[in-house]
Amino acid sequence: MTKSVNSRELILGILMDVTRDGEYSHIAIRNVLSKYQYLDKQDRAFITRITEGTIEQMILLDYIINQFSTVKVNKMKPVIRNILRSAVYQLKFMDSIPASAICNEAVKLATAKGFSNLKGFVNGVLRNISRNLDDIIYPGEDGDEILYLSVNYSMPEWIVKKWYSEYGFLQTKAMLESFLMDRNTSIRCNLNKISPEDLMKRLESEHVKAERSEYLDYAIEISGYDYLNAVPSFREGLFQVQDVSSMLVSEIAAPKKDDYVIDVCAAPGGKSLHIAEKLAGTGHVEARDLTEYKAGMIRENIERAGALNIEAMVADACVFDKESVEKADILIADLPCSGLGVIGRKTDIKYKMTPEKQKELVQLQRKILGTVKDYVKKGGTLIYSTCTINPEENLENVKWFTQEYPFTMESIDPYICEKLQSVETKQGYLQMLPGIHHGDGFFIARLKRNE
Ligand SMILES: C[S@@+](CC[C@H](N)C(=O)[O-])C[C@H]1O[C@@H](n2cnc3c(N)ncnc32)[C@H](O)[C@@H]1O
Repeated sequence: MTKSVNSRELILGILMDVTRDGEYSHIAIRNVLSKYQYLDKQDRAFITRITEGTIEQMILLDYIINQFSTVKVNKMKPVIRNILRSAVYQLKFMDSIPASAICNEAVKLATAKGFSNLKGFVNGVLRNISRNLDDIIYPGEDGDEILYLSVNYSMPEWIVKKWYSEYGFLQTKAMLESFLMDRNTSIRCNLNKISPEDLMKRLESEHVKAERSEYLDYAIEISGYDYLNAVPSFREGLFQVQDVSSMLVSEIAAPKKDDYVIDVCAAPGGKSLHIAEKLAGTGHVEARDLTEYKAGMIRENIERAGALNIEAMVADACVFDKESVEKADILIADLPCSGLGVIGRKTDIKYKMTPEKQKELVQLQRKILGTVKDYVKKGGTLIYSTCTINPEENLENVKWFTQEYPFTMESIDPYICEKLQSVETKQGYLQMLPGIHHGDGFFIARLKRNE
């Protein structure tokens, strides 16, 4: 078996794990790469690029295949469907591989997987696509706008429809475009160990490209490195990987010296650790999550950061804890959500989320908020955040919460840069939108418990 056939089999295996078995793509890819550690850097990059790309562009790829196949994609054998998808991805997006090689490898793979009876079919569809790739007519902007956005940006129609009605055509298009763009890694400078200026110099000396964020002076975007673990300043704990939108949560929480903070859904600990850093050794952060496994993740990160004013613990945020009543100066409710703001980094979310799941999440968010609200001291602060751009999970939840309970939204303008300030931030919330703002789609509201 040649090396390339091997890689293509591995790619098919990952696509089957993701599309048939519901595995997350980053986990399926990580499992394969760690199982086959002997693969060289080039093969690893090849496998990652094709699997990630095929999953990201799946709706567009299915549209193309359906133009040329009498059997529609959803009626095909799952193995054949995935062989075709990854081959069409290469034909459309990877000029460096000759079309004939892509077709031949796909036919060989179908045979190796026991479908030699479908060799002719795979070959016929792919050669036809390869010959006519430049003449395919895609849904246009001047026709059905939902179909145009769904196919051209590979986003399920129900999500496009939702955003279209909430944000309009242009903003939806900008968000969809931004999800497909290559993104740099956002990092938070560990201010206890180094200044942002010195970290920039260190990164430069390590040949990592680094750029300061326009929103926060300690947020930096990096690129041009192979593995983070190979970057000495990362190994030394001089920075953490964290999106700038997520950093804004702790910035808006604005902890003061000696504050007691409870983070009810804290794993893996990004925001809790950031707050602990801001407390500069004073106060205390209780970083809670549902399971021992999740608490373990937080503990690992606490150890890496070397923070002392923070502890990880297991607690179900849906179960009332009377010991916590009026204990927190600040309560962080960064709750489980549909995650539609981070599709650019976690592409499978768009296929896994459903309208029904989203409704269930709203109920869970309300249940958690209703349970943990009493942990906030009178006059204390509750920060509600999600990494989604779905109004039901965001502003509508906040409106419901302030109607039900004695909390009031407070302006967040004192805590954010001028660029982010708006009528909404003055009212007490910030909705970060991909393609409009720089960073993940994120929602943050600051609420004060009435005296
Ligand atoms: C959005 S993530 C939190 C991210 C985290 N705040 C950070 O910045 O790293 C939501 C977390 O809520 C946790 N979770 C879900 N249901 C929970 C519950 N009933 N009680 C506590 N934690 C829960 C999940 O395990 C998950 O780690």
